[in-house]
Amino acid sequence: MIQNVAVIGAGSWGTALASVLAKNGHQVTLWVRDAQLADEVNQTHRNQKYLPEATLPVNIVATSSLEKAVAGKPVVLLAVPSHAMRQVCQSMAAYLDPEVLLLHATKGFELESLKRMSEVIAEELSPQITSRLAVLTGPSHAEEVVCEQPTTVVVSSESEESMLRAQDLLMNQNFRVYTNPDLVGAEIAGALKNIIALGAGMSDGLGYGDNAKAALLTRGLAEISRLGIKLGAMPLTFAGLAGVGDLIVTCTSKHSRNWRAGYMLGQGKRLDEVLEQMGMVVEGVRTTHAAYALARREQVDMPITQVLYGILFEGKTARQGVEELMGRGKTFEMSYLNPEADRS
Ligand SMILES: NC(=O)C1=CN([C@@H]2O[C@H](COP(=O)(O)OP(=O)(O)OC[C@H]3O[C@@H](n4cnc5c(N)ncnc54)[C@H](OP(=O)(O)O)[C@@H]3O)[C@@H](O)[C@H]2O)C=CC1
Ligand SMILES: O=C(CO)COP(=O)(O)O
Repeated sequence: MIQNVAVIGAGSWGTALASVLAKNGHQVTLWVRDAQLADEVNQTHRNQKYLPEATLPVNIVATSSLEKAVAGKPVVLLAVPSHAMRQVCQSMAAYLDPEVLLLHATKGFELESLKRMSEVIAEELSPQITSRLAVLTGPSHAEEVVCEQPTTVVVSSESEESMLRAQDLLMNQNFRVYTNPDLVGAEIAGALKNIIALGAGMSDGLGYGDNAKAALLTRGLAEISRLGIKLGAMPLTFAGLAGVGDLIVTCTSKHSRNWRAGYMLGQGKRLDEVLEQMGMVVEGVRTTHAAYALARREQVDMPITQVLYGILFEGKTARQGVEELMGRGKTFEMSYLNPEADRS
């Protein structure tokens, strides 16, 4: 069924998802924070700032008014950075349709509270929203999605009906949408893989090879699964698109901002310089901070995350980080077979 959909956030991901929805025939209102960029999108059907290569469908109409974007819309898709989620939900709460289907596509935690995005959304809107809330995640760089390259993603929700509605809205010949009822796992896997992508970029920036990258992906997956499971995720979610799928794409793609930021750090640039040069969200930096705090709170061993925290926030060099990881004591690979030996 054709729907009126509001997409909140016109960065690269919101713009690409607006394009998928519009190509599926839906009438899309795109909320663009900057009024000048909203005018530009309406006049040129391009988003020069975030996806300069793409021509956008004409059934995307941009507005800088959050009220105009969401009022009366049966479906709202949030694609803002994690640090903006609470504020954006507060600002749009008064205008939302009481029966709205809410999707979010954000990969991160709220740093201050260490909460997942769906928890932040429910706190700001209403606890009942969880029956009409779904997360979209999986291996999907905006630059490829917007030019209709084959892509697979996953939607998760506590409500089967919401999950199936989200799948119907988004799925097409080039954008294959799976469902997975493990909302907690889908959100956590999507957020935590960005930490490992920073590490993979650093490894490449230091000039290390494929062995090092494979080690980071594999041991990274082990530690992010360990934290996710402790926080209530289903283990198998980490073997799926939200887990290993997204880990592969973010650790290996030239499009990944997390990989690129890591690469520059590996080459010796300072974090503030790197973030300034990126000019786009690098969720892995805040997520490293959040995961470091969560790992301490939950007493989960996350050696790669701990080392990355040291590099990002405590002045450790990337090379010192590698030495630290490689110099750790002897341990057992399959810690789930012997939790007592769990030192990763
Ligand atoms: N890009 C991708 O391929 C994918 C991204 N994601 C996730 O989607 C989320 C959004 O990322 P993405 O679109 O890539 O980010 P971008 O860096 O491309 O764009 C960021 C967007 O967020 C807006 N923004 C920044 N700060 C605020 C704020 N305080 N309040 C409201 N809006 C704000 C920016 O507006 P302005 O220009 O006015 O600053 C801009 O529209 C992230 O969690 C990311 O991990 C998930 C899958 C794929
Ligand atoms: O999540 C993503 C791809 O699935 C986007 O990753 P980056 O934010 O690193 O570009």
